Amino acid sequence: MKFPGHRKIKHYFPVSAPKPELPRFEVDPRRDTYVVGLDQVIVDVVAKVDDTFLQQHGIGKGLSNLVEHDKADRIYQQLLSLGAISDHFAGGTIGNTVHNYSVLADDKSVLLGVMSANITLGSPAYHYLCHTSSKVDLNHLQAVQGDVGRGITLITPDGERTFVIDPGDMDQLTAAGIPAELVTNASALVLSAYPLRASGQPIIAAMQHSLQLANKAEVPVVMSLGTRHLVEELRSSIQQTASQHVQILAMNEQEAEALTGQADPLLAAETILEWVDMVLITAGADGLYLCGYTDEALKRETSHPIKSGSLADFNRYEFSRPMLRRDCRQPLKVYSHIDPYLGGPERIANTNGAGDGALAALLHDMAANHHHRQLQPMSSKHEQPYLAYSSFAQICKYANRVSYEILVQFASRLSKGLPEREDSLEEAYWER
Ligand SMILES: Nc1ncnc2c1ncn2[C@@H]1O[C@H](COP(=O)(O)OP(=O)(O)OP(=O)(O)O)[C@@H](O)[C@H]1O
Ligand SMILES: Nc1nc2c(ncn2[C@@H]2O[C@H](CO)[C@@H](O)[C@H]2O)c(=O)[nH]1
Repeated sequence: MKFPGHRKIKHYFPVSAPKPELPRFEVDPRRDTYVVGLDQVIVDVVAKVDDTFLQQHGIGKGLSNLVEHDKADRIYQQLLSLGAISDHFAGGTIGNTVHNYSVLADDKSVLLGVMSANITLGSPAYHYLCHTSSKVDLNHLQAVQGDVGRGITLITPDGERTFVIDPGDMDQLTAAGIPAELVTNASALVLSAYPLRASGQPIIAAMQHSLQLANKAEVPVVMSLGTRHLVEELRSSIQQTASQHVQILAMNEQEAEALTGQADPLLAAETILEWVDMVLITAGADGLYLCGYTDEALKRETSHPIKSGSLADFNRYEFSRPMLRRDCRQPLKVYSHIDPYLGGPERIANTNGAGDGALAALLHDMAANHHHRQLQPMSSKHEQPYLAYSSFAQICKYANRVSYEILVQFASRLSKGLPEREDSLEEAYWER
């Protein structure tokens, strides 16, 4: 487990203790620190098109359009004949997140989903496996006869991305195949709201089952919302799932507005904190917000400039560490915001997956906390049952930094971790 922050100071985080045995790729739930992701396994097929292509096929721009296999195949064949397909990447919003987590933490994660039983060269399943970190344990994927999902990613000249999702067998994940011990010993269970639109498909029950397992074992559940129209479509079901089963929600500002009716991320966060314990809201060129709870007696005042928006002095206690609301004697809502790292890249290669990257950073910090608590239970860091190792403010910095890394590369998944020590002029970024 790599340490998630404070890169320039010596710390007592036991990261370099020699491993007594040969490393194993398969997660051992009694010994390893890992997060579990449950997702629709999807390969992103990237193609450049113009707007008329979208109109011709009746595809909603900027959305994730779930279509019938025959229609998706017609689109795919047309793109092939036009020579418009540039790449195949492993995708799926949670697949991306656990892959990024494993790259950042240099440690294991588990992906629960489906995989084709018979894989041929060049098939969607083949591309998926080629582009997934070897630290993501794929031993618990369930075999299906058909293909994994295909996410045709249509890029229009304005840089906007539109998905055409051919589900294949991606929704055939069954509850019976969910390995209970893996879920109940995880640092976190992470899933998205996307499977909620697969009504009548086995993945809904698989999702419910894993949520119940995690809730019973008090494993933090993290849910990312996917995309705005999904939230508009499934608002009440998402709200209900969140307040019953989820501790941490992640979304962008449009999804936050669709969920709460509040266009202002701070006001949206204030509402969302009535349902869950922590919320990450990414806001594109406006950076990101991390909001949650701490105990009144444990609050820590920021040394950063105080900010006001729709809430006055909202970041005053952003140096506090996040807690579950129920663990606070006197819960205090804490809000933190950060502008994009270095003001954002000079040239953005791709914004797809920037939010998934930010969430991976938050998961890394949470898993590091879990890991440290196992190794140093008497440490003062664990006098209270904190949700994460770092403060709200520090996690914001880390999440923002990771998003930047995605923005400057073409793919939506990280291909390498962050530098151990930042060499840039902004080296001071990591110092307090
Ligand atoms: N135009 C931009 N300029 C500077 N930084 C940006 C820009 N767009 C995104 N970012 C950075 O990336 C982070 C995440 O971006 P965004 O809010 O677009 O995520 P998202 O819509 O959830 O992405 P996805 O769903 O594709 O993963 C932001 O919090 C910010 O740090
Ligand atoms: N799980 C899931 N991921 C999706 C869906 N639509 C788009 N994505 C993924 O979202 C990612 C970008 O955040 C891409 O890599 C897409 O594969 C969907 O319906 N389900």
